[in-house]
Amino acid sequence: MVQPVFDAAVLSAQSDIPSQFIWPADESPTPDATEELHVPLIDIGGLLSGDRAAAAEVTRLVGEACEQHGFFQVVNHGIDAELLADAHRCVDAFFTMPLGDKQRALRRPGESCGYASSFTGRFASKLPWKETLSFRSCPSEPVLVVDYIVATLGEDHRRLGEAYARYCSEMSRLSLEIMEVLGESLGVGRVHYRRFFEGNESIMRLNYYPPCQRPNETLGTGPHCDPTSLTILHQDDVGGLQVHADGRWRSIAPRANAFVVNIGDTFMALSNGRYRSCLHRAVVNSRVPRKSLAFFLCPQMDKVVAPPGTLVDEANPRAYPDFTWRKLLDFTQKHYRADMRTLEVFSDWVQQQALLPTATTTTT
Ligand SMILES: C=C1C[C@]23C[C@H]1CC[C@H]2[C@]1(C)CCC[C@@](C)(C(=O)O)[C@H]1[C@@H]3C(=O)O
Ligand SMILES: O=C(O)CCC(=O)C(=O)O
Ligand SMILES: [Fe+2]
Repeated sequence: MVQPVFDAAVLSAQSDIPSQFIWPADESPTPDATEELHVPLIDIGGLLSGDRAAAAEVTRLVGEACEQHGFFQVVNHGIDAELLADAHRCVDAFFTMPLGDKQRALRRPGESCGYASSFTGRFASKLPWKETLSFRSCPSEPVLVVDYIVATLGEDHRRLGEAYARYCSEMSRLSLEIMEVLGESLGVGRVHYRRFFEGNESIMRLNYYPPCQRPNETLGTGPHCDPTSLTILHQDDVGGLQVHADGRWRSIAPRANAFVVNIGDTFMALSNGRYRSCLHRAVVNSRVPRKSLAFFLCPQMDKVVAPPGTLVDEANPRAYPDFTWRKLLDFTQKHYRADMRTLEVFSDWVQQQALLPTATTTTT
């Protein structure tokens, strides 16, 4: 069956919403009824300036948050305010283009990059009320972002490409600083995870949530844990990010000068389950569009994901099998819609694959 193509500009003008966007009652949001989750605010600049007392306190706070819900916020991050403002302006400029122009970058089936409008053709139900533009970013390939944006959207979008090339480079720098803090808090030292992610092959995702006339019947992004390693997210001032903690949905209030950081499934495996990749979602509203910029730190595709030996012992046996990020990414793009059980289902899948007889070629 050919999936309908949804145009947010058309959808928002109707009184009802298509049934494919309506989520079951037990998952549908009550966006106004959630209390705030107070997560630690980490002064990352102060931390790395060498103040040992402050460093010990921050390391403790980050460790506590990551053992509970995996979310914290960073301030004094050194990201230029004008670059951040430009990144948000570019999101508005892209997503307010006509659908046909956006579809020049249409995500191809099985790929993680490109433009997706409510995942037409990808999922048949529980469609998220959002549009996204995702692209890869690698510190070792400084022209990757610009080349991709110009090749898919055209020369007149070079400025967007250049703005996001700078943004992703800054995100990669901040990610490695955060990896130092995580390594310290896990007792494996500041360089262990920093070195693991130095050659990262990360994903930048722009989320655009148009206003919805039935905000309590749909979701902007469904309940999930990020399959990636670390997410550095900047939400605009509208609000809508919710984390499932202490058995209920709690909102994380927007802070213009802060980035929301959360552990993903891959880092949960790298910490042998010590740090939690947590369930979260995004709700929409009936009044204004909402935007969020999500930088997903990912290892090189074929690096083996395994925890350091110091985190594995008799009391803490291996929680997950060895795997590569390429295999987990493929799993989420071709076989399984990432949700709150992705790593568990993926681990079983990997172990079953290992039991399959290897394909034997017979020569006749
Ligand atoms: C590796 C990824 C897959 C998704 C984008 C990144 C990290 C988060 C994942 C996602 C947002 C989790 C919820 C479901 C999903 C399909 C979505 O709503 O976009 C996921 C992304 C994806 O598979 O495109
Ligand atoms: O938009 C948000 O606040 C959250 C989006 C998210 O969780 C994601 O893209 O993985
Ligand atoms: Fe997420």
